[in-house]
Amino acid sequence: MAFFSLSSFSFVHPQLRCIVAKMSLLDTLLFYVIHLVDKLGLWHRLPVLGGLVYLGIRRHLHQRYNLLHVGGTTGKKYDTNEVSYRTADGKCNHPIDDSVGSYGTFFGRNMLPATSAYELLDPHPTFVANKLLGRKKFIDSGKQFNVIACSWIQFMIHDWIDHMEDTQQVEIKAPEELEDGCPLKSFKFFETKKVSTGSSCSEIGFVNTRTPWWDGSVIYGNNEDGMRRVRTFKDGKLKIAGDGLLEHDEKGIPISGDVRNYWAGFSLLQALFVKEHNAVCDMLKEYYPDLDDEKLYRYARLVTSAVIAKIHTIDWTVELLKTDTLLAGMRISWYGFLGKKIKDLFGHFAGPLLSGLVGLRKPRDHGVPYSLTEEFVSVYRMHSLLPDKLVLRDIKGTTSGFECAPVIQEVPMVEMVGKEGEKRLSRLGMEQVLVSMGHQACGALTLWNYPSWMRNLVTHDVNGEDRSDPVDMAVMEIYRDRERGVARYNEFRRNLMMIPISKWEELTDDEEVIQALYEVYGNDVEKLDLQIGLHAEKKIKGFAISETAFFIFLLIASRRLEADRFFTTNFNSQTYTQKGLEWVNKTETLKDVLDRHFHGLTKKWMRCSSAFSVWDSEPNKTNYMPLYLRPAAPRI
Ligand code: HEM
Repeated sequence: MAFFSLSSFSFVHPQLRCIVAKMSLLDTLLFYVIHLVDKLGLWHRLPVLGGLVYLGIRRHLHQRYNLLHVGGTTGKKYDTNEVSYRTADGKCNHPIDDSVGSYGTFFGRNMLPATSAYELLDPHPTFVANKLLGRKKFIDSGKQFNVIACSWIQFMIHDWIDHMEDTQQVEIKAPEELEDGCPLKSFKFFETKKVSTGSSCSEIGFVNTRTPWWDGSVIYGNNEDGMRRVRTFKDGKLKIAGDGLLEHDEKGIPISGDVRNYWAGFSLLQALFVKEHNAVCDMLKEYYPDLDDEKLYRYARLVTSAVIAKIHTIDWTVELLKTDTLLAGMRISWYGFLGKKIKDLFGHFAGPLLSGLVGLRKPRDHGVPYSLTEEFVSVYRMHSLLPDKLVLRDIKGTTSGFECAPVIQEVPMVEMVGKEGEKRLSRLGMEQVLVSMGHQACGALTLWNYPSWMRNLVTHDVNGEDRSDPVDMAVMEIYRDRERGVARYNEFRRNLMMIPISKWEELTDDEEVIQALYEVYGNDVEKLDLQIGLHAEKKIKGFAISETAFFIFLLIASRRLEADRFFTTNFNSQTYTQKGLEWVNKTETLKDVLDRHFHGLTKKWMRCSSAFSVWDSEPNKTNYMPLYLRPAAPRI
């Protein structure tokens, strides 16, 4: 009764009252705090400390109300001391259930499946894609994010998530009146495989064919076969070609942990981290000459996966969400409020807030076994980051002092994909492609920016082989979210305790967008597809993604670290070796990894502070104001 009267306070948005009604008294009060701040549109305008408090409360509420487990936990207990390494299929990470987070387990959910009764083809996905997604003219993301940053997130996606497909095909046919504007009038693709779950929150579920842990499976594979394919079985090392790029099999397909929908930028990052792995092996062998191949491999995998996770957390993400509040927030996730110096000196001694998530005594899953979620997949549909062409630079010239290398050619992206892309990458070499991608801005996550070449795309199967039926990815992505029961935009926001929109003007102030939304959805804001809402939403200054996507991210980014035994209980010298742990602790950024493997490259070509910003842009200005005391400010 007490809860009811609290939740019915008239200032709570009517559509959120039923969510509040399920909350405990304390959580209700916490919800009031963030709801008030949301109503004022204030959190990102608060000084850094205020913003952090808001995000801390929000994350707590999402951990309580937005984690749903799908499927059972049928795993077994095992000896955690015996299995103190990352296994090939992601088993044996959760301390008391060996199956959690392993290959072939269910995607979880952050909210119940969509309750709206709209049909799968309402409105027709081709109509939505033609009217709202198709790229008219390439819109870039300014100096904030480059093509390495875009490849990086694909590199991460291929570490974490992919849906198992059914053998049944679906065909999407464009309605006759739309045929002219469609790259493909009809196309076929495989349905997502539906599996019954036995759980009440969702009777059917979908299976993840990549291990969702942050375990580097993008280079190590997702199971025993994948792992065997990439290893040399000598000194712990992985296979790499003489030119520093990936080796290829007799069909020309790269030999790596994941080869689906590969392109030059993606396979270049795989090769870079194979080099990193092999360099860790060399270092370990020097300090610990008695270690055999298996032990060297295991330690080097732990170290390399942690380096990847760290770069993502304190380098990539702070460029994606370029504000002081997020810079502080991401560093707190890794090092804690007391910061790197204190953690390096005294270790993890003071709990998650003060000493960070990494190194926690026990993993924390908030009572819900770890998995990545359907909603997480949806908010990471970011193909608009991809440009139309890769702008190649000449790095052989005599330019000096961070000058922008001259452009020599613009290669259509389709020619950088698959086997053809691999051949071109090998002709150009790693350094030229790296410098070129570093100098090129990636696409902005906004409407009318979906790459045209992806609307007639030859996709790959799990073995990296070309499929015979090209697809229109823009259309397919709208279909996929609906097929998997992901809530549409407004329901999605409500479930995330965000204020829903009641008219298009609350989503955007762009008149042209409002007109197009009206043409597709009429006045029915409930019908708005999630993808369209995420791309249309007014962005927070400094954020490359929408606020709605960010709140899923806020929950999941910390979960990937805190739920993982190898970032918590076992993030220690016993599990990683002393020298291995030092390697992780000394590596802060992608630039550090590039400097290790390409001597002088960033010194010559990179002017900016992060390897994920456009390389000829200004470095970050020194700010003498302590980070936690700063007012709200974007860092661009
Ligand atoms: C040349 C580069 C890329 C190609 C060719 C490519 C292609 C594809 C294809 C064919 C799918 C499967 C679609 C389906 O069956 O539903 C897919 C899924 C996906 N891609 Fe990409 N992609 C590329 C880059 C990226 C980038 C940069 C991102 C950024 C985050 C990204 C994120 C995703 C996500 C989240 C999915 C959904 C995975 C799932 O359903 O489990 N991709 N991509």
